[in-house]
Amino acid sequence: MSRQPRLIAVGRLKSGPEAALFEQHNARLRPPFAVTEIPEARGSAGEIRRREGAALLAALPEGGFAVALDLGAAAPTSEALAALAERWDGTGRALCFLIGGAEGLGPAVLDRADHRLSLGPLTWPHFLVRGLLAEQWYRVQAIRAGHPYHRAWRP
Ligand SMILES: C[S@@+](CC[C@H](N)C(=O)[O-])C[C@H]1O[C@@H](n2cnc3c(N)ncnc32)[C@H](O)[C@@H]1O
Repeated sequence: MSRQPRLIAVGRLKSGPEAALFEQHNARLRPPFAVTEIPEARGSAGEIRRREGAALLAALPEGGFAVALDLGAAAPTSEALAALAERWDGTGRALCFLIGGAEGLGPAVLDRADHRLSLGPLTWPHFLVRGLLAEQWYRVQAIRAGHPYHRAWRP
């Protein structure tokens, strides 16, 4: 997991509890996420999804491996996510996670995505999703390294 993953997200995250949650976990990542923020768009819900989607796709590096955070997708276990991470590493492509805004990700982004990842069926605020993803990515690194941060025991 040597290449720096990217996090391309809608919205400007100001200082506060959500930013602190993200920073706390991102600082533990080796390497940490490089964050690109996309301004929130205006208009109808459909226009917002289209405009923000175009900006998200424009921020994707050419050939980037796009993982769209999509609550309608399948939610893996942390161990399954670690296995996916290994597979994604093997592609040699720049790994980019895409997080939508309040109106969600539009079809252009979902169609372009190489993988659609859910963190579970609950809808989370997009600024909180950054922290949740950073924690899970740290957990994935711990699973892959055999680090005791992740305790796999289940009853
Ligand atoms: C407030 S949610 C958008 C809700 C929108 N109605 C939808 O269905 O996508 C903002 C963004 O956070 C991310 N998100 C929220 N909950 C999520 C979950 N459970 N799993 C994965 N991503 C999630 C998605 O990228 C989403 O576009």
